[in-house]
Amino acid sequence: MTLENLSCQKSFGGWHKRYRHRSNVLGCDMVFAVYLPPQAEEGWHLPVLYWLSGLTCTDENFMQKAGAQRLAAELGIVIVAPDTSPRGAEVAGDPDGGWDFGLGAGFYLNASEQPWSRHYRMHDYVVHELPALIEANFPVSDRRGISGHSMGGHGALVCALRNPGRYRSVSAFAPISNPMECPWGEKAFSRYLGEDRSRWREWDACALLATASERLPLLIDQGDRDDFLDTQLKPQALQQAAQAAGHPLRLRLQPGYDHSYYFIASFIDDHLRHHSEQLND
Ligand SMILES: N[C@@H](CCC(=O)N[C@@H](CSC=O)C(=O)NCC(=O)O)C(=O)O
Repeated sequence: MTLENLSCQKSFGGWHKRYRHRSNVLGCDMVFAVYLPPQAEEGWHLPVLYWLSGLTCTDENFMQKAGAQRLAAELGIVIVAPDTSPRGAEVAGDPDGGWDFGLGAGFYLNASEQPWSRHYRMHDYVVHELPALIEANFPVSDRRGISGHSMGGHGALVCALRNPGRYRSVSAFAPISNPMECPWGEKAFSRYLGEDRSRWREWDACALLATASERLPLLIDQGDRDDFLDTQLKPQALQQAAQAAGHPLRLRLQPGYDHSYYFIASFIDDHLRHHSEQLND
């Protein structure tokens, strides 16, 4: 598969690069960003952290705002940031014009309903197709971690919970904890997956925790001044599900922080260290 390099900037001794490629899974061209720390030029096979962004984002938000490159360079972690949905002229968006469904809002699931099922298969893209591409073209190992924010925080939890053995580490910032029970999730799931709510359980982190066969420790940070906390995010649902399942969860409520990348930048180092410990274990 051909990778077209779109840009390249030196950062903390390593390189931030953006690429376009054809995705067979999504049936469209996709752009992703990769941060390659300095160790990538020394022939090492480095671990990779996949970052899943939230609603309205592209590959650019995290790389420009989170400030992850300094510590990733020190720890020798490659970071890959995909887009948040399929894109392009051939891909349908939200017919109602909303920002919380369709383009920029793929929810990291495989849609089963028409017309979404043709392109909206972000789970298979981020779990299988993109890592295969990364592992074939960059000096990386198969030691994978996954993290993300909001829609992407939930996506990271679901990708790890659905694919035991595929990731060594997982964390999330302000995840949509229980999408089956919040407006963002109900809107997306009813359209992507249909009205039968029993089928939504396969894509909901709280439901998946109950039956998980692997118990990767979860690190979650949540700001207590987040405008979406009580209506959309509901971390207590995740806490209850983890407790009921005996799943290790460290949920940190961070006083004064909101939903923005100012919050993510404040705690990204803790998450990178959490991933580094398990990726290098
Ligand atoms: N429509 C609003 C708010 C959109 C928003 O807050 N998006 C978050 C993720 S929300 C959950 O998935 C985000 O990460 N935004 C990008 C950023 O760089 O902050 C709007 O767009 O104004």
